[in-house]
Amino acid sequence: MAVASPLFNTLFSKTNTQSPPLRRTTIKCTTTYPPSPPPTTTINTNGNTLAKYVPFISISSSSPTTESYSLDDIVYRSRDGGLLDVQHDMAALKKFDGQYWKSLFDSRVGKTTWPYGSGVWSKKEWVLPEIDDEDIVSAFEGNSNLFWAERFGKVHLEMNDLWVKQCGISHTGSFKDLGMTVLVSQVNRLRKKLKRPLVGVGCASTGDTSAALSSYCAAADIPSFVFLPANKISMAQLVQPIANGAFVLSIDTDFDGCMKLIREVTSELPIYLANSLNSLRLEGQKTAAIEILQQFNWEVPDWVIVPGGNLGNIYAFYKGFKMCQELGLVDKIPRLVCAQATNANPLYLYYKSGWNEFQPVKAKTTFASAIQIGDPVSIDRAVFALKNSNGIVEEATEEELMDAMALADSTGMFVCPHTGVALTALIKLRKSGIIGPNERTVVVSTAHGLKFAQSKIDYHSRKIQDMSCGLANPPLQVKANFGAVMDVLMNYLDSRAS
Ligand SMILES: Cc1ncc(COP(=O)(O)O)c(C=O)c1O
Ligand SMILES: N[C@@H](CCOP(=O)(O)O)C(=O)O
Repeated sequence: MAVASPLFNTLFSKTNTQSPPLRRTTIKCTTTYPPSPPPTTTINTNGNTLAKYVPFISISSSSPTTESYSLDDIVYRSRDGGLLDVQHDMAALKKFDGQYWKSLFDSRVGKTTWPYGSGVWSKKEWVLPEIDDEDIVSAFEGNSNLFWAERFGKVHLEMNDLWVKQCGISHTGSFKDLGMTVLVSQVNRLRKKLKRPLVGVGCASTGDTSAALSSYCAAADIPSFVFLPANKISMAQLVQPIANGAFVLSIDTDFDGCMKLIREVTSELPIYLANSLNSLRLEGQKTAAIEILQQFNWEVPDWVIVPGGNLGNIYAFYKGFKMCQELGLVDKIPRLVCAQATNANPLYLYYKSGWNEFQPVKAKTTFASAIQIGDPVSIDRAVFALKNSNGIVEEATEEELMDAMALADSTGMFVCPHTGVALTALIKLRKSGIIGPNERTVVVSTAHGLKFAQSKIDYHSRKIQDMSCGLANPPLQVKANFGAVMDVLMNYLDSRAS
């Protein structure tokens, strides 16, 4: 979406003259752990940090690396250029049994106690254990509804136990809030407490990351910088960072091009990178998985289906489930399904090749515009998550995802096209019998349908080229008189009765 007003032209022409050098500092904390409530138990951490960055591969590798970084370091890549991950001190966490953690997390749901009323910060000890509560920037995100999709499941799929995790019913309308509260809180700590010369936080975005970033930054009075692919995001998404006062660049490229640019810019300027390449984000996002278990009273669903684009979220779900298993809250993890749009399906193609060779693709236009990504930064994380959860990758054509969205809406939901992608995967796996009628299945809904109203308008007005829009339900134009209204009503009722 091009932004052409004089105000924005002025903003675009600004250059940032402040670029103090980046410094790396490592701090070590001793923490009283966990904080109240409930009554605290103290873990002696022997002066070690409870969480640190390690190269991603070392999580899976049998030979652990010595490379690690403090979470107060500004680092996004390992020495050899690979991904990082946040590694928690599992030995320290294991000093408490699964029952302890379940009770602790359950005791915090729905309370106003700062910051534990947040679905993310209610799991603070597993997320960012050493941040001071006063540094946290939170909108009490998380605790999203796990919707029983009774009618959709029973009528359309002969399923009894179908659920939709509504991560899009959130502060800025997507699951990105879960990760952004963590990332912006850490930046707040770095700037205000540790006096790091960070001039702000930046991201490339297909819409939702930028909305979350700009909102949390605005709440904490931190400048935010947003790189958006011009004309490729919805109007509702574009207006979010604009309204929240971000410095918004509409760039004549696609998301992958914006991602490349923000990586270059954040390595030159003291702007902190907010995309999920930064593993801090995934620490917040993984709490959605823990929340699902909690909402099922710590019973494990059989399947969880997640729409994938830059592919951080599928790994975040894996990590959340896996931590619960390792720390004794549950005894297994669900099978994960990652769902991609056919027009942006590099993971699907890789999966279909038997994980033989990964090739980025040039992502084509899709109604699921937030996952129009051809070169996902978290490809290695996604593959790891899928291989270790006996996972599956599915894809959805434009017609399939739009029909699935319309079908879900017709049963009372109001989902986004990305959820339509995940629902298509469900429909395919159910039809092929891979997902059984009684298997408990959770579809992750990633954004609010209202952000994508235009796609629904196009569908219901049958305005989409080469798409039959079979479930379109356009409004009827009627004259303003009783007879005309009665006629159309009677026709409608007759057609329903026959
Ligand atoms: C609405 C929505 N759904 C799904 C995704 C995919 O998440 P991920 O990039 O972590 O795979 C994104 C962002 O990419 C998104 O904004
Ligand atoms: N859908 C995303 C794309 C960027 O993903 P990220 O998780 O790496 O920030 C968006 O909303 O921008």
